[in-house]
Amino acid sequence: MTVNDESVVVVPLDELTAAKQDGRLIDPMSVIRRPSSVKVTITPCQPKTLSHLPKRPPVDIAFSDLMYTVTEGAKSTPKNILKSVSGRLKSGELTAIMGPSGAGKSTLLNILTGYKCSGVKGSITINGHERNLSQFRKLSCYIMQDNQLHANLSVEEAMHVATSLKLGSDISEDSKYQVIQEILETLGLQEHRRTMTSNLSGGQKKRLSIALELVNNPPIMFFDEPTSGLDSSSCFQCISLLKSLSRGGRTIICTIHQPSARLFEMFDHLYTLAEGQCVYQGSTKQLVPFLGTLGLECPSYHNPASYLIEVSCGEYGDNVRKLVTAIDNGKYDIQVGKPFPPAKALNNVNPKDIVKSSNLSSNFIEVDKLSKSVDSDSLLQYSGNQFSKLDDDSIINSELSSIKTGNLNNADEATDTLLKNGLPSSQQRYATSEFVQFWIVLKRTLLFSRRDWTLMYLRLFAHILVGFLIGSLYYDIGNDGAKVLSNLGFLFFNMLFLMYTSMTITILSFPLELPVLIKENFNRWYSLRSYYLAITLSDIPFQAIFCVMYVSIVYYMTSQPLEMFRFGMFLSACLLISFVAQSVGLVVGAAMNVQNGVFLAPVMSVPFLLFSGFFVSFDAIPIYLRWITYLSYIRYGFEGTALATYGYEREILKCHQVYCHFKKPLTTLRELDMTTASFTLDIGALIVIFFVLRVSAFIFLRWKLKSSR
Ligand SMILES: Nc1ncnc2c1ncn2[C@@H]1O[C@H](COP(=O)(O)OP(=O)(O)OP(=O)(O)O)[C@@H](O)[C@H]1O
Repeated sequence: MTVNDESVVVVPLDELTAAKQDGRLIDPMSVIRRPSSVKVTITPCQPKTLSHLPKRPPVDIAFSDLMYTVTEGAKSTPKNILKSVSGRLKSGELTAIMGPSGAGKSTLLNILTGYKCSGVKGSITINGHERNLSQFRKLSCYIMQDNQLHANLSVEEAMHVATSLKLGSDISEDSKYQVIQEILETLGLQEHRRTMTSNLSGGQKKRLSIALELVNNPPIMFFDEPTSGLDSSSCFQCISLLKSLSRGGRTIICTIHQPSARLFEMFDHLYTLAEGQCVYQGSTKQLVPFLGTLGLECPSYHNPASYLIEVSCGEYGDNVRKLVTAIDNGKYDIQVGKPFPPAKALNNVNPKDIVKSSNLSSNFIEVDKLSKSVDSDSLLQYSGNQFSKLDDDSIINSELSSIKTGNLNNADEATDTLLKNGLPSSQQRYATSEFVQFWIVLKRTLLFSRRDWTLMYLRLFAHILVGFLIGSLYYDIGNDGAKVLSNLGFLFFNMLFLMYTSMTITILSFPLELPVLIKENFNRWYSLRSYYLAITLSDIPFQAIFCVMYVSIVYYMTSQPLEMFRFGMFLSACLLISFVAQSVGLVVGAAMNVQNGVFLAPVMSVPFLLFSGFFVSFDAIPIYLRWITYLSYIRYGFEGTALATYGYEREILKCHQVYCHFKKPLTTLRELDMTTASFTLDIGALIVIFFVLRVSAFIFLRWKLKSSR
C-alpha cells in the first residue's frame, strides 16, 4: 500500500518488526521529523504462512446428554459430575469452557478429548457421525495444563522429535525442516530455538506445547487452562494464538477459569457449566442480552464473564436452575431461538452442503473480517503498544492465507472422505512404524541421559568413588586364606551396592517421565511398546559401563584371582544383578509414585537380602521359607560371584596364620552350602528374572496409563 499523503507518517511494518527484534523502541516523533520529501511506503510484513502443514478437514463436534458418574466411599455411592449436558462446538471457532471451580470443566474436556471414557454415558458425534475414538484421536490433540515438556531438549530438538514422530517417513526431511521453521516463526519461537525448554518462560513453554502438536495440523485442539500461570500480556498472546489457530479452520476448545473482559471478547463461543450442568451456550456477544431476558442485568462496566460466574455461584440468588432450563442444558440454540437439530440428523443432509455452508463459507467470512482488521491494526503501529499487535496479526494473516491456499482447495476431497467414511481411516494407528518410533525415542533418551547430570555424572562419580573406597577397605584380601569371611562380606557388599544404585536411580527418574509419556502417547506420537523398548534399552549401556568400571577397580584392588574366565564370570554376575535391580526399579516406578517407591523398594528387598545365602546358608533355612531363596536374585548374584571366586578348582589360598580354616576354597563353598551350585543355573535364573520383571514393568505401565484416565 503506498501512501501519497506526505503529511501522514508511515513506517514500514518490517522496520517495526526489526525494531522489536533488536529491542529498539521507535519514537513516533522521530518518525514525524523525517523530511517530508521522503515518501515512505507501508510494506506489510510478509505473512508467516503455515503452508507446509498437511491439509485437514474441518470438524464439528456435537455432544448430547453426556453424563459422567463416579463412585465414592466404602459404599460406592454414585456421584454425578456431569448431568446430561449437551452442546455444539464448531470448526473455525475458539470455544471457551467456563464455570466456577468444581463445575466440571476439566471433566467435560477430558471426556471430549477421549481421555476419560469409563463412567461416561451419552453421545458424541463428529460432523454428524458417531465418534470413533481411535480415529478421533488421530485428528485431535490435547494440550494439558502443565505443558509436560522434556527439560533436556532445546526447542528445535523438541520440534525435530515431534516432526519425526508425527509426520510419516513419506515426508522428506527438507519438508519437515520447513514445517519446523514455519511453526517456530509463526509462534514467535524462532529466536529461542536453541534455548533449552527448561529455560523457557511460562508463555513460551505454552507456545512450544502448541507448536509440538501443530506439526501434523490436527483439526481439533483441546487446551486445559492454557492461560494458567501466565501474566495478562502472555494470556493475551496465548488466546490470540488460539484464535488465529481457529481461524485456520480448526476447532479450538479450551477451559478457562475467569477470563478478563479483554480475553473474554476474543472467544467466539462460550460454553458455561455450573454444578455439572450447562448454564450458557452461545456467542460471547449474546451472553449479556441472554442474561437480560432472564432478568439478570449485567451491570455496566462489569466483566460479563465475571458476572456469569457470580450468577453461577449463586451470588444473585438461585439462578442456576433458571439458566439450565432456559438453555435446556445445552440443547437450545439461542442464536436461532430454537433447539439444535439432533446431531445425527446431519447424516440425512447432503454432506457437502453442510460443510460448505457451516464451516468453509464461514471461514470465508472470517477471512474478510480479519483481513480488514489486520489492515486497520497496521495503522495502530504508531500509537505505542504496537508490537504485540503486529505479532498477533501476522499469525492471523498466516492462518488466513493457509485457509485460502490450502483448506479450501482440498475442501471437496476432505469433505467427501470425512462424511462418506466417517473420519478418514487408515490402517496405521501412528504416523510412523514402531521401529521408527523406537529408534527416535531411543535417540532422544540417549540424548537426555548424556545431558542429565544426576543420571550420568553423579552415577559415574559414585561408582568410581565407592569402587576405590571398597578397594581400599578390602585391599588385597582376595588371596588371603585368613580373610575369607571378609572377602565374602566384600562379595555381598558388591551385590548390595549394585542393587541399590541401579534400583533407586530408576525409581527416582522413571516416574518423572510418566506425565510426558501420558501426553505423548495419548496424542499418538508413539506406541507404549516402542517407548518401553527404547527406554529399556537406552540405560543398559550406561549401567553396563558403570558396572564394568566399578568391578574392574574393586576386583583388582582386592586381589581376586587374576584369571580372565573368573573375572568374566564375576563381571557377568554383577552386570546381571544391576540389570535385574534396574528392572525392579522400573516395576516400582511404573506401579507407584516416587515417595512410595523410594520407601517400599528397599523394604521389599530385605527378604531377598536375608535369603541370599550370605547371612544364613541354604540348609539352615526352614523348609517352609526356602522358596524365598529361589526368588532372591541377590542369592543368584552372590552365589555366582562366590563360585567365580572360590569354585572351579581354585588353588589353595595363601595364609600366614597357624590354622587357616578357609585355606581350601572348597571349604568356603561347603560352608556356604554351594558345592553343588551351578554358575550356569545362576546366570539362567537371573536372565529369567530380568525378563519377567521387564514384562511386569510393561504391564504395570500399561495399567498406569489406563488408570490415569
Ligand atoms: N474421580 C473423582 N472422584 C470424585 N469426585 C470427582 C472425581 N473427578 C472429579 N470429581 C469431582 O467433580 C467435580 C468437577 O471436577 P472438575 O475437575 O471437572 O472441575 P473443574 O470445573 O475443572 O474445577 P477447577 O476449575 O477447580 O479445576 C469436582 O467437584 C470434583 O471434586
